[in-house]
Amino acid sequence: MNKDISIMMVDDDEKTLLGLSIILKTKGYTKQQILTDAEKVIPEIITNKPDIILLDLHMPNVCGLDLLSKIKKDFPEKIVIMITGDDTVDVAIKCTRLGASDYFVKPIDHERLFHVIENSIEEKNHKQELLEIQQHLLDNTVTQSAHFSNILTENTGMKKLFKYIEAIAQSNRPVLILGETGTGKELFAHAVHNVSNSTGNIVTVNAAGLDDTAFSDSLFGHKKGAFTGALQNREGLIKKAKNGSIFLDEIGDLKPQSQIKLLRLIQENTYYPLGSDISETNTARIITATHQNLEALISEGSFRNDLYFRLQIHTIKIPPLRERRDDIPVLTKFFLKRACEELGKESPAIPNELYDLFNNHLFLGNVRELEMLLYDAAIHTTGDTLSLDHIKRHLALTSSGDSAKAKEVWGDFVSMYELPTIKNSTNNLIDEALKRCDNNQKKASSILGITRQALNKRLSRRDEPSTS
Ligand SMILES: Nc1ncnc2c1ncn2[C@@H]1O[C@H](COP(=O)(O)OP(=O)(O)OP(=O)(O)O)[C@@H](O)[C@H]1O
Repeated sequence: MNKDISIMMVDDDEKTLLGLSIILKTKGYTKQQILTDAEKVIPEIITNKPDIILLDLHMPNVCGLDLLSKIKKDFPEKIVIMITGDDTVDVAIKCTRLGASDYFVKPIDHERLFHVIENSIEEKNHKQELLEIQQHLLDNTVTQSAHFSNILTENTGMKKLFKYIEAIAQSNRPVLILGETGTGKELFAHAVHNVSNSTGNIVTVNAAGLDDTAFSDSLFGHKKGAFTGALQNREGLIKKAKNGSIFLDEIGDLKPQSQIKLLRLIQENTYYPLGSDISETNTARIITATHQNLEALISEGSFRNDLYFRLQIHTIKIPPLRERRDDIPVLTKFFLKRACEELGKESPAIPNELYDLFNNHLFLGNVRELEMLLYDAAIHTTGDTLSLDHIKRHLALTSSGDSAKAKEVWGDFVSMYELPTIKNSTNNLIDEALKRCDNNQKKASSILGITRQALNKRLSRRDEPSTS
């Protein structure tokens, strides 16, 4: 937590002020200003620019509520916490309505005060960051496109993600990358790291299969003798990622104890190597990724809600390949060319039929599946045109799995609150089929399992009112 903030304390009772000052100093808040004269508050805010003002409600000459209202009007960004001897709901409500962040009754509960100060600062920083991100997103152009050159895409949604990554580049908060397996989460993690222009390296830790000791040891390191077999000091990966990024992949598999340690690391920004009682400071940005649904894991009790809350502040959700089919041609050409170069072959011509096949496939393995399919096809191609035999076999083999997944992807009628009408369903199906075939009605009718004439008839009838 940042203790570099400045706090102004205003009370006509000097004793209360001194007591508060000492308590806040013990917590590390050393930038303080004490005022017993409420009339000086406004000029002192202008001169000293405090972040937080602890304001007594009852002072001579000045009404605390009026002063609160004036501060919030002239300096809306200031955090004002009210302090009073009155324990009445009415006053508390008035204070919060006028913009006070909280309201304390004397004697002050110090622990709650620290908590409120930390939360208010956190909230203020978060709002400021969101404002900067929004500002950045208003401008549509990606300014550091070189950092995204490994992520091939023609898709507008993906390009918006690049823009978002640029917008959060300077934030030191964690970044969570979500996406099905093979969507490119690792590529995105590297892009997040590169765009931030940090001086350190990106270091990857795969949380899958790591028990808590292995996780702590990898991340935090240990001191010689910390456990049997710890024959010498070992530097943790967080230290190796100094001033860079630590990429925690498969975060959904993190064990409960490790989740607590990660939460503490994020909250305090410090950690203890195993066997050491001297804390170290983390300077690496934390990037996490998972293909799992963390909210579902929270519901079943295997993932901590408070950790998720911290991790998800900047979330990048990569769409599956089936939701950005406009990326298939560019990726296909790229992977085929790369495979042929590796195999020392000339790149074969790509038959149009290939895209028809791909456009009807769910690609549950996403980009990785496409990459492997093309590598395999390149191996088995002997002529000038890409052989589709292996691809067709793969698609046929996986299509039974696809149909089970299709239900999950496109929704189960049982879970629908309101069923679509038959007419709407038919129209939607036709639109989707036409979209997948670039409006080629012959191909669309074949996907839909009807003749071209039948498709035509349905198209011409689509705007007629339903009769039954
Ligand atoms: N948009 C893209 N452009 C070029 N290559 C890509 C793209 N997306 C993914 N790839 C490639 O696809 C493969 C899988 O990507 P990556 O390993 O980043 O996926 P992932 O989401 O981390 O998968 P997993 O969850 O299984 O770890 C890699 O070889 C990667 O280079």
